[in-house]
Amino acid sequence: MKKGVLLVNLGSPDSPEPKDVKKYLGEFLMDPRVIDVPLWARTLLVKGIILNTRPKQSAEAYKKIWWEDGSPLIVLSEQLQEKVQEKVDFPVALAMRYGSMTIKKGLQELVDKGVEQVFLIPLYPQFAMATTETILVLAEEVRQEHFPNLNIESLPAFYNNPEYIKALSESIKKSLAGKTYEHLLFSYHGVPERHIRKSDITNSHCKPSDKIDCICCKTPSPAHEFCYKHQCKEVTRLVAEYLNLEDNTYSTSFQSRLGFDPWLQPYTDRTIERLGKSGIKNMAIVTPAFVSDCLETLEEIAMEGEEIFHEVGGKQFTTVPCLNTDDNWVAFLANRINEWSKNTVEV
Ligand SMILES: C=CC1=C(C)c2cc3[nH]c(cc4nc(cc5[nH]c(cc1n2)c(C)c5CCC(=O)O)C(CCC(=O)O)=C4C)c(C)c3C=C
Ligand SMILES: [Fe+2]
Ligand SMILES: [Fe+2]
Repeated sequence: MKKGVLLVNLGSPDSPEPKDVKKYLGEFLMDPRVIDVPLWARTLLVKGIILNTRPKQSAEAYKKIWWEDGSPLIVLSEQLQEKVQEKVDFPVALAMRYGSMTIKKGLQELVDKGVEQVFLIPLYPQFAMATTETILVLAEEVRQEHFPNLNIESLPAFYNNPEYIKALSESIKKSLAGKTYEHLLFSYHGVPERHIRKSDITNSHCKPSDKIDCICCKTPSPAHEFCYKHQCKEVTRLVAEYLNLEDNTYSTSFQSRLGFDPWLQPYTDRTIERLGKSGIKNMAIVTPAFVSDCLETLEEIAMEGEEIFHEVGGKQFTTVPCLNTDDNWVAFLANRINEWSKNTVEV
């Protein structure tokens, strides 16, 4: 049976114009795994409130980071696809969860090449309901409706895979070589705390009181397979171990919160402010929830984050690029694909 690979990332608007940003945000935020409230409440919130103001504001932000070839997230994902394709013998397609490069088009491209067995790779190191889960659910719906004979398997979250940790750590080491920094902040995309509880397969894992130094995330539990918070903290711990970082010279925070519900804490913007106010003059920041640079890293961190740091007296603010098309990262993906191919039983 012919095999193929589908890489799936989040997606971006078609252009940084408010009408395209509105269309994209409408699809994204109406996903019940992103804004997980009943349909009537989501419709009221998204269509009645958020889409009336946010698209204009987000379009301004997108304009600051947009490249000649398009959205950085899309351009970098396409470059990644090309590099992975050079390393494996099967067709590699690329799709996005939201926007024009749909999962249906990605699967169709593979089917048109005769593919019958697909290895789907959500481009997220950590599992979250709003990322990995929504991709897998939609891919299965599309399969059932349009490609019932297709067999799809997927790569689980790879946050603690030693090869991934090595790729991430080496990329941090390379980009910070020769730079002075007193603190390295690991900033992950946030999610509402409620999402963590919903993904808890044991129903008793995350304690709401464990806001910052989370004991539950350090205690072995089957819940960790789906605990975004645990998986983020593990990435920080494993990278710190690999790079031999001294205690108190690094920490974890969560960015990009939206709305008024409590999200994972501590928040990145407040952490940057606190670090600057505490006398740290040089800091570096890495964003391991994103494998491709995007709005959230290029604008929210590299521009807004730096501004906050300077406002409170900070001097040097160094942003570590995402893995993007890093050779070790490409090799990691190619190795997972070849491993899958070797272990896949022909159906
Ligand atoms: C309730 C809202 C959101 C949740 C939950 C959420 C989770 C989540 N998102 C990413 C990765 C990305 N998000 C990006 C942009 C973005 N995210 C939200 C909202 C939620 N994300 C919004 C409204 C936006 C759009 C921009 C804005 O208006 O601020 C992006 C960048 C996309 C790009 O085009 O560059 C990424 C990537 C993760 C990993 C995650 C949960 C773990
Ligand atoms: Fe997001
Ligand atoms: Fe936890």
